[in-house]
Amino acid sequence: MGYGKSEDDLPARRKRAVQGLLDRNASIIQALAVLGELRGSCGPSSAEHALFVEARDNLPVMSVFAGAEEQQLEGGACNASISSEAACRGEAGDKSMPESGGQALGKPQAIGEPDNGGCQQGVLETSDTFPRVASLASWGGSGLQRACSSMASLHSLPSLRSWAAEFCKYQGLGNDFILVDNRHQKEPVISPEQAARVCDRNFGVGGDGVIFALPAETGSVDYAMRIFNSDGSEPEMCGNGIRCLARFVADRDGSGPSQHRVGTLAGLIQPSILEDGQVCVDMGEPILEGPRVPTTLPPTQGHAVVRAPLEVQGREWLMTCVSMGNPHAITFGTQSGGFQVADLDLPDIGPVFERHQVFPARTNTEFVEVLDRGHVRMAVWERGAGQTLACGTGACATVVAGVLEGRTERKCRVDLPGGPLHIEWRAADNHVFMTGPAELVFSGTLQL
Ligand SMILES: N[C@@H](CCC[C@H](N)C(=O)O)C(=O)O
Repeated sequence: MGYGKSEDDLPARRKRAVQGLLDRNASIIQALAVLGELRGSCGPSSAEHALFVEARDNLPVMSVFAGAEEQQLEGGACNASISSEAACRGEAGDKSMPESGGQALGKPQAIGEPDNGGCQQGVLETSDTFPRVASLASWGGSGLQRACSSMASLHSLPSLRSWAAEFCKYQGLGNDFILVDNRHQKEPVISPEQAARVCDRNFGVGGDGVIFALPAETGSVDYAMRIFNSDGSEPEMCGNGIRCLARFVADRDGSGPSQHRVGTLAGLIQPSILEDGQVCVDMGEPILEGPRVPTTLPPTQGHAVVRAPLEVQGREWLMTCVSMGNPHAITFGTQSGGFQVADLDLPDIGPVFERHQVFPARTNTEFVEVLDRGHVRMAVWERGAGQTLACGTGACATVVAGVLEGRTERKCRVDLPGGPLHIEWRAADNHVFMTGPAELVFSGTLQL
């Protein structure tokens, strides 16, 4: 688009572009093509811009608002007497043609207001430097078409950031996530508070967390991952989530079976998409030292906390504590014996473990029934997400705990409420491998 072109032919090109836009009954993409032209000529890339296109006496009239200031870009009257907020919302008073010489426009953050009334909205696939969010409103009767858009990248625009974002929903054994391709910028386009709202199963999309593909910060990874739990807290890692993320990135990039190096708060994690669509993840090494899990329960086996007694609701549970980057407390039963997973009331007991004082960073808790040495059944209460259908890091931590307690082999199938995961804690290099599914559920646009 307009970069690198000489200044002198801009008005003509602009006029042609705008006329074409109006002739073709403006689409968002066309509006943005015009914006691209303008951007090369009239504004700093980090500023916020709003573009208004009107047909007046068969002449295209454009107004661009950079910050709180308006710049006239086309001949003729180009002031709008309405606020940009009203324009985007399509409010009643907004439906008349703007008067020339009107009042100053409202603050630009109004562009991003979520309640846009009659506007059509779209979120665009664009490069870093081009407009990301556009809103287009049409007034057939008056012949006015108005486009407003941001010309800045979203991270410099918190207000627009809070407006809309493309997402795909994936699930791994029913552990479901809202995935956002955030590789164009370092900061997630959705805040922890917004993540909590969109994860709500009644008032939002519904999910156990929001996961972002972020740009690689070093050459040793392909991209990075961050995740917000459904309560808005940020864990270090997510096993089912990273399988979903690898599938999401591969689906977007059209890469099929592939190996990924992902930077996480728990270090390098390496998922591979297999020929059959399953995802096998090298989850790295488990952390067993109590303070690093973290737990204040005393070590019982070298530095590790294995079968340490913990009183919860009047019973003494035996806990083994393992970090897979994020903290897990695993129990196979109490001093008086095991349990059947189906008999547990997780919403009652889970939060007590999660917030027990011996877990300073809170904890995920796994309740495990051994079926045989290569096969266990597990239910989970997740930190920050509650009862979920599956937990990948939890399944890995469970097998590590099973080996430490002498209950399972290093290679073990873990049955979760959402289905099975295959786990191997390799003796050769101390790495844990997890294999399981990740499926696209649907995609959409979040209005935040
Ligand atoms: N479901 C995840 C774990 C997500 C993070 C967890 N809730 C935490 O706070 O540590 C998984 O599959 O591992």
